[in-house]
Amino acid sequence: MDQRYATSPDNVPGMDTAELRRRYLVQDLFAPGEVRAVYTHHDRVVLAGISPVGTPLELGTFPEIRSEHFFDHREAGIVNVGGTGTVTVDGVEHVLTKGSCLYVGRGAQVVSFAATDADGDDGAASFYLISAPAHTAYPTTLVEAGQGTQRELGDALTSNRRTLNQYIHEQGVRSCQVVMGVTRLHPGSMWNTMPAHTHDRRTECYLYFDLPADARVIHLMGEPTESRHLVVGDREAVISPSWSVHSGVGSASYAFVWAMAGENQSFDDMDGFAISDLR
Ligand SMILES: O=C(O)C(=O)C[C@H](O)C(=O)CO
Ligand SMILES: [Zn+2]
Repeated sequence: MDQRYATSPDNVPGMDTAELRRRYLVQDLFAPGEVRAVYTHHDRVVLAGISPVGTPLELGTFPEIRSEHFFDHREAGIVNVGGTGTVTVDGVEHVLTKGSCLYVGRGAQVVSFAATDADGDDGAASFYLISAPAHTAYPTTLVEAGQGTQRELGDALTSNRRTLNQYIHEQGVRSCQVVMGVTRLHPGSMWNTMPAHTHDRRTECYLYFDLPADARVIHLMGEPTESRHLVVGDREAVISPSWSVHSGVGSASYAFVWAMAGENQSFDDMDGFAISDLR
Protein backbone atom coordinates (compact mmCIF):
# COMPACT_ATOMS: atom_id res chain seq x y z
CA MET A 1 0.00 0.00 0.00
CA ASP A 2 1.34 3.40 -1.00
CA GLN A 3 2.07 5.57 2.08
CA ARG A 4 1.48 9.32 2.05
CA TYR A 5 2.76 11.00 5.18
CA ALA A 6 0.95 14.00 6.59
CA THR A 7 2.05 17.48 5.53
CA SER A 8 1.72 20.98 6.94
CA PRO A 9 0.57 24.04 4.99
CA ASP A 10 4.04 25.44 5.65
CA ASN A 11 5.42 22.78 3.26
CA VAL A 12 3.30 23.87 0.30
CA PRO A 13 5.15 27.02 -0.89
CA GLY A 14 8.32 24.94 -1.30
CA MET A 15 6.72 22.24 -3.46
CA ASP A 16 6.96 22.18 -7.24
CA THR A 17 4.25 20.68 -9.45
CA ALA A 18 5.71 17.16 -9.30
CA GLU A 19 5.87 17.17 -5.51
CA LEU A 20 2.35 18.56 -5.11
CA ARG A 21 1.13 15.75 -7.36
CA ARG A 22 3.17 13.11 -5.50
CA ARG A 23 1.74 14.20 -2.15
CA TYR A 24 -1.88 14.99 -2.92
CA LEU A 25 -2.90 13.40 -6.23
CA VAL A 26 -3.75 9.70 -6.46
CA GLN A 27 -3.46 8.33 -9.99
CA ASP A 28 -3.76 4.75 -11.25
CA LEU A 29 -6.01 3.65 -8.38
CA PHE A 30 -8.03 1.46 -10.76
CA ALA A 31 -6.26 -1.38 -12.56
CA PRO A 32 -8.22 -4.33 -14.03
CA GLY A 33 -8.07 -7.37 -11.77
CA GLU A 34 -6.35 -5.51 -8.91
CA VAL A 35 -6.95 -3.99 -5.49
CA ARG A 36 -4.85 -0.82 -5.15
CA ALA A 37 -4.64 1.21 -1.96
CA VAL A 38 -3.12 4.40 -0.57
CA TYR A 39 -2.72 5.19 3.12
CA THR A 40 -2.75 8.87 3.93
CA HIS A 41 -1.63 9.76 7.43
CA HIS A 42 -4.07 12.69 7.29
CA ASP A 43 -6.73 11.29 9.64
CA ARG A 44 -5.43 7.79 8.75
CA VAL A 45 -7.72 7.48 5.75
CA VAL A 46 -7.18 4.58 3.33
CA LEU A 47 -8.29 5.09 -0.28
CA ALA A 48 -8.67 2.00 -2.47
CA GLY A 49 -9.70 1.16 -6.00
CA ILE A 50 -11.04 -2.35 -6.54
CA SER A 51 -11.50 -3.38 -10.15
CA PRO A 52 -12.68 -6.98 -10.55
CA VAL A 53 -12.86 -8.54 -14.00
CA GLY A 54 -13.88 -12.17 -14.49
CA THR A 55 -13.14 -13.49 -11.02
CA PRO A 56 -14.14 -11.68 -7.81
CA LEU A 57 -11.52 -9.82 -5.80
CA GLU A 58 -11.26 -10.01 -2.01
CA LEU A 59 -10.17 -7.03 0.09
CA GLY A 60 -7.49 -8.55 2.28
CA THR A 61 -5.55 -6.85 5.00
CA PHE A 62 -2.34 -4.82 4.59
CA PRO A 63 0.80 -4.99 6.77
CA GLU A 64 0.51 -1.22 7.39
CA ILE A 65 -2.74 -1.58 9.39
CA ARG A 66 -1.58 -4.52 11.55
CA SER A 67 -4.83 -6.48 11.69
CA GLU A 68 -5.93 -9.93 10.61
CA HIS A 69 -8.81 -8.57 8.52
CA PHE A 70 -9.10 -5.17 6.88
CA PHE A 71 -12.20 -4.30 8.94
CA ASP A 72 -10.95 -5.45 12.38
CA HIS A 73 -10.66 -1.81 13.53
CA ARG A 74 -11.86 0.04 10.46
CA GLU A 75 -15.03 0.96 8.58
CA ALA A 76 -15.46 1.99 4.95
CA GLY A 77 -17.72 3.66 2.45
CA ILE A 78 -17.72 2.23 -1.08
CA VAL A 79 -19.10 3.85 -4.23
CA ASN A 80 -19.24 2.01 -7.55
CA VAL A 81 -18.12 4.36 -10.36
CA GLY A 82 -18.43 1.72 -13.11
CA GLY A 83 -21.05 -0.74 -14.37
CA THR A 84 -23.17 -2.81 -11.98
CA GLY A 85 -21.34 -5.10 -9.57
CA THR A 86 -21.69 -6.79 -6.22
CA VAL A 87 -20.01 -6.50 -2.84
CA THR A 88 -20.40 -9.57 -0.65
CA VAL A 89 -19.88 -8.98 3.06
CA ASP A 90 -19.59 -12.19 5.12
CA GLY A 91 -21.89 -14.06 2.73
CA VAL A 92 -24.46 -11.29 2.19
CA GLU A 93 -24.48 -9.97 -1.38
CA HIS A 94 -25.19 -6.29 -2.10
CA VAL A 95 -25.83 -5.16 -5.69
CA LEU A 96 -24.27 -1.77 -6.45
CA THR A 97 -25.45 -0.03 -9.59
CA LYS A 98 -23.32 2.87 -10.77
CA GLY A 99 -23.21 5.61 -8.12
CA SER A 100 -24.64 3.44 -5.32
CA CYS A 101 -22.93 3.50 -1.94
CA LEU A 102 -22.32 0.71 0.55
CA TYR A 103 -21.25 1.32 4.14
CA VAL A 104 -19.29 -1.60 5.65
CA GLY A 105 -19.00 -1.58 9.43
CA ARG A 106 -16.19 -2.62 11.73
CA GLY A 107 -15.87 -6.37 12.23
CA ALA A 108 -16.65 -7.57 8.70
CA GLN A 109 -14.29 -10.39 7.81
CA VAL A 110 -14.64 -11.58 4.23
CA VAL A 111 -15.46 -8.79 1.79
CA SER A 112 -15.34 -9.54 -1.91
CA PHE A 113 -16.10 -7.56 -5.05
CA ALA A 114 -17.41 -8.75 -8.42
CA ALA A 115 -18.33 -7.15 -11.74
CA THR A 116 -21.64 -8.43 -13.06
CA ASP A 117 -22.21 -6.26 -16.13
CA ALA A 118 -18.93 -5.50 -17.86
CA ASP A 119 -20.45 -4.97 -21.33
CA GLY A 120 -22.45 -1.78 -20.71
CA ASP A 121 -21.37 1.81 -21.41
CA ASP A 122 -19.77 2.14 -17.96
CA GLY A 123 -17.54 -0.92 -18.37
CA ALA A 124 -16.80 -3.28 -15.51
CA ALA A 125 -17.64 -2.28 -11.94
CA SER A 126 -14.99 -0.07 -10.32
CA PHE A 127 -15.31 0.21 -6.58
CA TYR A 128 -13.87 3.26 -4.82
CA LEU A 129 -13.38 2.71 -1.11
CA ILE A 130 -12.59 5.18 1.67
CA SER A 131 -11.81 3.77 5.10
CA ALA A 132 -11.05 5.26 8.51
CA PRO A 133 -10.44 3.78 11.98
CA ALA A 134 -13.71 2.88 13.77
CA HIS A 135 -14.43 2.52 17.49
CA THR A 136 -17.65 0.51 17.17
CA ALA A 137 -19.66 -1.53 14.66
CA TYR A 138 -22.50 0.14 12.76
CA PRO A 139 -24.56 -2.06 10.42
CA THR A 140 -23.45 -2.61 6.85
CA THR A 141 -26.00 -0.66 4.76
CA LEU A 142 -26.61 -0.05 1.06
CA VAL A 143 -27.92 3.24 -0.36
CA GLU A 144 -29.00 3.13 -4.00
CA ALA A 145 -27.77 5.92 -6.27
CA GLY A 146 -29.91 9.02 -5.71
CA GLN A 147 -31.62 7.63 -2.58
CA GLY A 148 -29.68 9.60 0.03
CA THR A 149 -30.34 13.17 1.11
CA GLN A 150 -30.18 15.39 -1.95
CA ARG A 151 -29.15 19.04 -1.96
CA GLU A 152 -29.44 21.26 -5.02
CA LEU A 153 -26.57 23.75 -4.95
CA GLY A 154 -25.27 26.64 -7.02
CA ASP A 155 -26.69 28.33 -10.08
CA ALA A 156 -26.34 27.90 -13.83
CA LEU A 157 -25.57 31.63 -14.02
CA THR A 158 -22.39 31.08 -12.01
CA SER A 159 -21.63 27.76 -13.77
CA ASN A 160 -21.85 25.80 -10.51
CA ARG A 161 -25.31 24.19 -10.54
CA ARG A 162 -24.94 20.71 -9.04
CA THR A 163 -26.79 17.96 -7.16
CA LEU A 164 -25.10 16.75 -4.00
CA ASN A 165 -26.13 13.32 -2.65
CA GLN A 166 -25.31 12.62 1.00
CA TYR A 167 -25.14 8.87 1.66
CA ILE A 168 -23.14 8.23 4.83
CA HIS A 169 -23.81 11.13 7.20
CA GLU A 170 -25.32 12.21 10.50
CA GLN A 171 -28.93 12.10 9.25
CA GLY A 172 -28.43 9.07 6.97
CA VAL A 173 -26.41 5.87 7.16
CA ARG A 174 -24.51 6.04 10.45
CA SER A 175 -20.78 5.55 10.83
CA CYS A 176 -18.01 6.29 13.31
CA GLN A 177 -16.08 8.75 11.15
CA VAL A 178 -16.67 8.33 7.43
CA VAL A 179 -18.98 10.85 5.76
CA MET A 180 -19.54 10.19 2.05
CA GLY A 181 -21.56 11.21 -0.96
CA VAL A 182 -21.56 11.97 -4.66
CA THR A 183 -21.93 15.34 -6.38
CA ARG A 184 -22.81 15.64 -10.07
CA LEU A 185 -22.51 18.86 -12.06
CA HIS A 186 -25.54 19.84 -14.14
CA PRO A 187 -25.04 20.18 -17.91
CA GLY A 188 -23.17 23.41 -18.64
CA SER A 189 -21.96 23.89 -15.07
CA MET A 190 -18.26 23.33 -14.44
CA TRP A 191 -17.39 24.64 -10.97
CA ASN A 192 -17.65 22.48 -7.88
CA THR A 193 -17.54 23.74 -4.31
CA MET A 194 -17.23 27.42 -5.22
CA PRO A 195 -17.36 29.52 -3.05
CA ALA A 196 -14.81 27.20 -1.48
CA HIS A 197 -14.20 26.22 2.12
CA THR A 198 -11.87 24.38 4.45
CA HIS A 199 -12.77 22.39 7.58
CA ASP A 200 -9.94 22.14 10.04
CA ARG A 201 -11.76 19.28 11.76
CA ARG A 202 -11.74 16.86 8.80
CA THR A 203 -9.61 15.52 5.95
CA GLU A 204 -11.53 15.21 2.69
CA CYS A 205 -10.82 13.22 -0.47
CA TYR A 206 -12.37 13.79 -3.89
CA LEU A 207 -12.48 11.14 -6.63
CA TYR A 208 -13.40 12.68 -9.98
CA PHE A 209 -15.25 10.40 -12.42
CA ASP A 210 -17.37 10.49 -15.58
CA LEU A 211 -14.88 12.98 -17.01
CA PRO A 212 -14.10 12.39 -20.72
CA ALA A 213 -10.64 10.89 -21.26
CA ASP A 214 -9.23 14.05 -22.84
CA ALA A 215 -10.77 16.45 -20.31
CA ARG A 216 -9.32 17.61 -16.97
CA VAL A 217 -10.44 19.21 -13.72
CA ILE A 218 -8.30 22.06 -12.44
CA HIS A 219 -8.53 21.35 -8.71
CA LEU A 220 -7.65 24.12 -6.27
CA MET A 221 -5.79 23.17 -3.10
CA GLY A 222 -3.68 24.77 -0.37
CA GLU A 223 -4.57 27.39 2.17
CA PRO A 224 -7.14 29.88 0.83
CA THR A 225 -4.57 32.69 0.83
CA GLU A 226 -1.82 30.50 -0.71
CA SER A 227 -3.64 28.37 -3.28
CA ARG A 228 -2.10 25.95 -5.77
CA HIS A 229 -3.72 23.72 -8.37
CA LEU A 230 -3.62 20.10 -9.49
CA VAL A 231 -4.63 19.04 -13.00
CA VAL A 232 -6.75 15.93 -12.46
CA GLY A 233 -7.99 13.29 -14.90
CA ASP A 234 -10.85 10.79 -14.85
CA ARG A 235 -10.90 8.43 -11.85
CA GLU A 236 -8.09 10.25 -10.12
CA ALA A 237 -8.36 11.26 -6.46
CA VAL A 238 -7.16 14.24 -4.47
CA ILE A 239 -6.24 14.14 -0.78
CA SER A 240 -7.30 17.39 0.84
CA PRO A 241 -5.80 17.91 4.31
CA SER A 242 -7.91 19.75 6.89
CA TRP A 243 -6.19 23.07 6.07
CA SER A 244 -6.70 22.81 2.31
CA VAL A 245 -9.29 24.31 0.00
CA HIS A 246 -10.93 21.72 -2.26
CA SER A 247 -12.74 23.07 -5.28
CA GLY A 248 -12.40 22.59 -9.00
CA VAL A 249 -13.43 23.57 -12.49
CA GLY A 250 -13.74 21.03 -15.29
CA SER A 251 -13.04 21.41 -18.97
CA ALA A 252 -16.07 19.12 -19.44
CA SER A 253 -18.93 17.69 -17.39
CA TYR A 254 -18.05 15.42 -14.46
CA ALA A 255 -19.08 14.00 -11.10
CA PHE A 256 -17.09 13.30 -7.96
CA VAL A 257 -17.21 11.16 -4.84
CA TRP A 258 -16.39 13.20 -1.75
CA ALA A 259 -15.58 11.59 1.58
CA MET A 260 -14.36 12.88 4.92
CA ALA A 261 -13.10 11.64 8.28
CA GLY A 262 -11.79 13.32 11.40
CA GLU A 263 -12.88 15.22 14.48
CA ASN A 264 -16.60 15.42 13.68
CA GLN A 265 -19.18 14.42 11.08
CA SER A 266 -20.97 17.75 10.75
CA PHE A 267 -21.30 18.33 7.03
CA ASP A 268 -22.15 22.01 7.50
CA ASP A 269 -19.22 22.67 9.82
CA MET A 270 -17.20 24.49 7.17
CA ASP A 271 -14.87 27.46 7.32
CA GLY A 272 -16.10 29.44 4.34
CA PHE A 273 -14.48 32.48 2.81
CA ALA A 274 -15.25 34.93 0.03
CA ILE A 275 -14.03 34.19 -3.49
CA SER A 276 -12.37 37.62 -3.43
CA ASP A 277 -10.21 36.47 -0.48
CA LEU A 278 -8.66 33.58 -2.48
CA ARG A 279 -5.02 34.10 -3.41
O1 LIG B 1 -20.44 20.29 -4.55
C1 LIG B 1 -20.06 20.55 -3.42
O2 LIG B 1 -20.11 21.69 -2.91
C2 LIG B 1 -19.52 19.44 -2.66
O3 LIG B 1 -19.65 18.30 -3.03
C3 LIG B 1 -18.80 19.79 -1.40
C4 LIG B 1 -18.23 18.60 -0.69
O4 LIG B 1 -19.22 17.74 -0.35
C5 LIG B 1 -17.48 19.09 0.51
O5 LIG B 1 -16.48 19.70 0.36
C6 LIG B 1 -18.02 18.78 1.84
O6 LIG B 1 -17.22 19.34 2.85
ZN1 LIG C 1 -15.33 20.09 2.18
